[in-house]
Amino acid sequence: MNQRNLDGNSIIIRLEMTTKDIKFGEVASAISEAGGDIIAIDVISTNQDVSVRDLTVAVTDSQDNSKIIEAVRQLKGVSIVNVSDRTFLLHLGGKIEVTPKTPIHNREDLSRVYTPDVARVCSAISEEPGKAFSLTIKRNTVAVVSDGSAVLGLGNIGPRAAMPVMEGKAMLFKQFAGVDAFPICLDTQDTEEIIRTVKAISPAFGGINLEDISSPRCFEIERRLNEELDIPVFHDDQHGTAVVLYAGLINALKLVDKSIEDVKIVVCGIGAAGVACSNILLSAGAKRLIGVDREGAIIRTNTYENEVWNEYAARTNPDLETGSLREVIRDADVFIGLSRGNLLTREDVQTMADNPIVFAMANPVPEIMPALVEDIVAVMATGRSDYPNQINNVLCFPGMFRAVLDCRATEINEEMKLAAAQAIASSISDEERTRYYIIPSVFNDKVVKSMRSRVIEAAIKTGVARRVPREQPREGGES
Ligand SMILES: NC(=O)C1=CN([C@@H]2O[C@H](COP(=O)(O)OP(=O)(O)OC[C@H]3O[C@@H](n4cnc5c(N)ncnc54)[C@H](O)[C@@H]3O)[C@@H](O)[C@H]2O)C=CC1
Ligand SMILES: CC(=O)C(=O)O
Ligand SMILES: [Mg+2]
Repeated sequence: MNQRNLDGNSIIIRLEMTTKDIKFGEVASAISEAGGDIIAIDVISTNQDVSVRDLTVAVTDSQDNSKIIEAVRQLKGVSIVNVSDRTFLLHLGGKIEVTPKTPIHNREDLSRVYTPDVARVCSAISEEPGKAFSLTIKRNTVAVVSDGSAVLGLGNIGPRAAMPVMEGKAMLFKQFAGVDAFPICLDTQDTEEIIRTVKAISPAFGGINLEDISSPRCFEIERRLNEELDIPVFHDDQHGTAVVLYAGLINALKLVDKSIEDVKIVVCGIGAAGVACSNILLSAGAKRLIGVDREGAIIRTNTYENEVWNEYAARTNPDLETGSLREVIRDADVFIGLSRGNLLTREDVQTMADNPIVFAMANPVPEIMPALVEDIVAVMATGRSDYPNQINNVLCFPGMFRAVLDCRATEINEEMKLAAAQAIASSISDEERTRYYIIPSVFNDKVVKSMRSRVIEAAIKTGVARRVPREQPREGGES
């Protein structure tokens, strides 16, 4: 793996060189010695005396940016005009926008889309509220709601800082499944206030994707909203992650020829994602599953303040193992990390059973970097886009919401999640499956299609679909 891509970070330095004082080779060496790697050079202008160039420089981590800039600044005959970070440039002004579906050219158009004619449409919905699905954006629109309390693995960074992630999710919804999604970051972390607010905004939406809300509040928020709303409410960090994890594990276990009933599974980080991933594995037949959090293994002989952990303990850790991650990982066949970066060591992995499977899914930094253990594990997966086997909920939420919007499901139940996992897993054939290919790429457009039809089938079978849609999705949702 190319080290310079670990943080996926690159900067563009615009510099002005006085040709009599410095040669470009000297600039290149200074950048390289400071840890940078020049990946593109654009000459902006040049004359006998001065040359202005844009250098795109890949850096190992963001701390190297200042080292590189300082090294260039020290050179005689060079002045830095500007430094821009390509990721920040991409975020200028946000990543999404609202675009009208029909142009407004004249007064007639105006009176149709707005007053007075719009009033007839409003009255029709008032008489029959179900018409909101066919006459408004509701049929194809999802709210991506966060309170910024557990953003990726960055922790409680608040609603403003959470926006770039939620905007990113909205882009993915549209790109992969044609779903219009809107980011809504709430300036409250109070459970009741979040529930009240989401209920109050729900008329505009056909589904609610809760995102990056910390545990245990996320469980109560999701449960109550599901009870009190007639559209699906899906906490993606729980169920989206669980669906994709189970899909990946189905294929990884086939590779090592082990069965879910027999393997010892250690789940590290019993928060939103950890609880849901454990639940889906238990429903799929896992018997020897142990959860570990900061205090060590979760065990039913202890009583926890977190009521979710008491219930969790009752269903897991049958052999009552105690101790830290380092102790319980011994002899485990599968490690699933949903906690934070860099807490697993090569030595820990060496104590696992033969052919260990390591899914280090914390973002943005996994529990262990693949390069540290690739030679001693049978299968390695992370949540990141820059390594093989990306186990990330992005493989689930677009297809899942495409399905539930199209069949107007009232909820997303266990059968629908298992159907989604099977759709993802089976998109890789026996011939295609390798240790580097247990999960399809998010760019594999067969995944959303197959998930849509399997999830709709499960929704109809379990009686939560309000309509039977056509085979192929219509652009802009079903009317
Ligand atoms: N790959 C993927 O698709 C997804 C990855 N994640 C990642 O999983 C992690 C957890 O996310 P959430 O469950 O939403 O957060 P959360 O805040 O609900 O749960 C995190 C849990 O990890 C525990 N933890 C923290 N440090 C620990 C340590 N040193 N040892 C053991 N446990 C520790 C916390 O006590 C907490 O219970 C994050 O890094 C997130 O980015 C989450 C959802 C999807
Ligand atoms: C992928 C995701 O949802 C997370 O890391 O929180
Ligand atoms: Mg998340």
